[in-house]
Amino acid sequence: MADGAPTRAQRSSKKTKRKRSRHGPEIERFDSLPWARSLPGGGGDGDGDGSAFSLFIGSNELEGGFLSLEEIDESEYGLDIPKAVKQESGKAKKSKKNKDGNVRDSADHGVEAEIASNLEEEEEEEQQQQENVMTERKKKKKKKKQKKETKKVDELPAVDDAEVDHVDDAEFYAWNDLRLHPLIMKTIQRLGFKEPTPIQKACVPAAAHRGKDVIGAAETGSGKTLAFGLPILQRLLEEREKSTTVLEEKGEEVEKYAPKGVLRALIITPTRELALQVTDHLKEFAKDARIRVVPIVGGMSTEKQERLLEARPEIVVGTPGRLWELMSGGEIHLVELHSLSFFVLDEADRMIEDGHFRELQSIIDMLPITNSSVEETPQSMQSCVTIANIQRKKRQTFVFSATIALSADFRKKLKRGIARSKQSTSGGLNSIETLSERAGMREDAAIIDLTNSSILANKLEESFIECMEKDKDAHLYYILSLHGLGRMIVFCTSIAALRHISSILRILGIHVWTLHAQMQQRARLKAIDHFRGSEHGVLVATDVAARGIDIPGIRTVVHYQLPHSAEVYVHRSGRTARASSDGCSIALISSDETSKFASLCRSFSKDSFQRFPLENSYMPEIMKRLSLARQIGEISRKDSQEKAQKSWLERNAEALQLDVEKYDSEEERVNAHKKRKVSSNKLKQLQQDLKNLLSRPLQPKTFSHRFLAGAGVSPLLQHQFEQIAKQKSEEGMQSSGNGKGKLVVIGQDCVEPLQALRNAGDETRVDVKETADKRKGIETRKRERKAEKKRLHDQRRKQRKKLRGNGD
Ligand SMILES: Nc1ncnc2c1ncn2[C@@H]1O[C@H](COP(=O)(O)OP(=O)(O)OP(=O)(O)O)[C@@H](O)[C@H]1O
Repeated sequence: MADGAPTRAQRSSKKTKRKRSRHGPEIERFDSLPWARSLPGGGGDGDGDGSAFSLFIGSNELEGGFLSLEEIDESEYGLDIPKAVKQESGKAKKSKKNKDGNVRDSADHGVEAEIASNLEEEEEEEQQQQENVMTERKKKKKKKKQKKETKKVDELPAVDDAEVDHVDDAEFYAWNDLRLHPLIMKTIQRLGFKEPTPIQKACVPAAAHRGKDVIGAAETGSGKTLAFGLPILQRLLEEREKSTTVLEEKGEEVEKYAPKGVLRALIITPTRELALQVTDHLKEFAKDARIRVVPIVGGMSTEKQERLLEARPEIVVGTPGRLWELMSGGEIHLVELHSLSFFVLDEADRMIEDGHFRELQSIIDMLPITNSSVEETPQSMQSCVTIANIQRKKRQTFVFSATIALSADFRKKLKRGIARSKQSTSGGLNSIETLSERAGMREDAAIIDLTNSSILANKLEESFIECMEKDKDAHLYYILSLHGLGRMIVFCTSIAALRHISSILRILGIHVWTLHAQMQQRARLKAIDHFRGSEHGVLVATDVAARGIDIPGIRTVVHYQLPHSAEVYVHRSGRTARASSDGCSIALISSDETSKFASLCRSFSKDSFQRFPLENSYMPEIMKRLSLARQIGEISRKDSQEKAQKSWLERNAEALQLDVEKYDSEEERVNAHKKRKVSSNKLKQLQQDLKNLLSRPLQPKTFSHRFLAGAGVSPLLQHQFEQIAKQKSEEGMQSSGNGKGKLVVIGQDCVEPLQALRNAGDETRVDVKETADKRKGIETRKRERKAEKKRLHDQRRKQRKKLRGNGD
């Protein structure tokens, strides 16, 4: 344990811990540091309410994922939390007291009363004994659980040296140049990562071996998490090895001075889901190395997170809001930053978006201003100065994103180099440059920009469907029913749109999961889990899911509404075509959005996009279904609104102890009843009609019953149809010999959107600029015609008026 760090006993009570640590030399020094002034109340009990972030709670506008703090069950998501040591339970104390009370009472009674009392006492004693047994059992169980948890957090699996030796498999030779620690290589082999991705190849040598700061930009899904994660683990492992050697040489006890218990890496991500994902990803690599990684995000109780930090993990991954809440509350593990060796901003450009950087700025202000030299080593660290020397290499800052280069002319600045940029750092962190500089990024930082001019993932095929706003539902349903293979995310910009389409799709029998910022954290994680577990699942999400989420097998991304910025478009689309797989994105574009789409394309230096191939003969049937679904939705919505209104009235009347007279007259009551009945019958009829339509595959308009159409039919059913058809055709040949009455399966293969796009070929490629210009031309002509019409109309009216005046 590091010098000055509290022992387990010291940490048993939060209050005691705070009190003691406040008087400890570390904190006294901490209080005197200039950056401590950024803490509310002098780094003490600031409320740290995260107001800048809570401003976005419940917004129906663009979402960013800085959310309300709700309760989630950590154990469900693999977050190991050491339990707080509790004092003797109040219940046990109480029963003891009751027993004493009874003994005293019995002395005041007569014989009978005494016998009765004795009997009662015996009964109670028996009960007490039973309770004791139960308590004992519970205690044992609890102890066992605590032991298990402590084991999880403190006693990470022992390193199997024998296994470590067998890592230089020829299959993984591509990793050799990176000279990674055998324990890291062991995990790489276990995960089957044959070679480093380009960003990893570029970052690891610079960051891990040359100790550079890094600004990294590479396409979505290109393995950026490991590009900054591997150098962190590598350096921590190297340091551990070096310190062990030095101590062994000096004949010191390794365990005594082992550099455990201080925060070494702080990784900040913009969303909770991303923080949990990064934690899981790093944990995979860290567990063999016995390095602890802990997520600190909103949605968990603060106390539980403080307990999580009591295990003193080396790496913390968190969102700015919760991190700052704990830091400003003086959470010792998060404010003792003297040994912080890595500060990482993942999805950095998201952090500087308006209003999202207040907490981040406060966190950055907490970082030690300069990376202290050995001479500045505090007195308390001198006892293990050898370790301190090893640890006290300069702090490295990593700033990563897929879209850094998209932010205003940053690409040029990247090329010029940070050093020559003269931007002032006195203002807010409103650019990546100021953010990086303020975080302590050194002038010789390695700038690794692997994004191509289009920024979008290499294997992503993009397409669009141009339609009226009101027809977007129909086109989405078309995609889902004809090409609903593989996982798909449908992105909306507003929660209102998300609710609308998820309800329509559910009525149409398509099960979808939803994800937006107004959902409870538990529900959000469950939605992601279910989606991850379903091979052909559909997730309807807002932009809270746009960044970082890494779920294998997402084949299609649909932009139901266009995002407000090119960056968000890139991140949304980047949920597919990840880690060397391909994928496709489909943007549904209404006529109002064409110019926005054209300007999006310009940001990616794209001239042409492919029009997603549509078979219009399916549209009449789709519209029929959709019309029924909309009517059903409308009636159900009215019904539930009425019910909610009614129960609101009833609740309030009940509170005021009033009888609510629902109707003014008997006639009104009867009419209302009739109306309800009619509406309920209509609803049943509509539901039945829709059920009938849904019970058969989607049919094109030219459908002939002689043919068994397979559109919208699952591959399995398709196969069965083909078998029947084959059988029938053989029978037909045998009986008539002319092949008449043959059953033919014409079914459109249920191909996934990417395949449909490829099958369509290049004819569907459209010059987006040309289309936008054409549309602009049409609209201008329309406006001109309208103006001309109005002019003629006014002219005629004036003439009529004149004539009437002359007549008078
Ligand atoms: N060397 C590798 N070989 C194969 N797969 C890898 C390799 N490195 C990482 N991956 C996998 O690639 C996927 C994407 O990685 P990661 O999430 O780090 O991408 P990213 O660049 O951060 O994406 P985004 O910009 O969307 O956040 C993950 O599933 C990860 O396990």
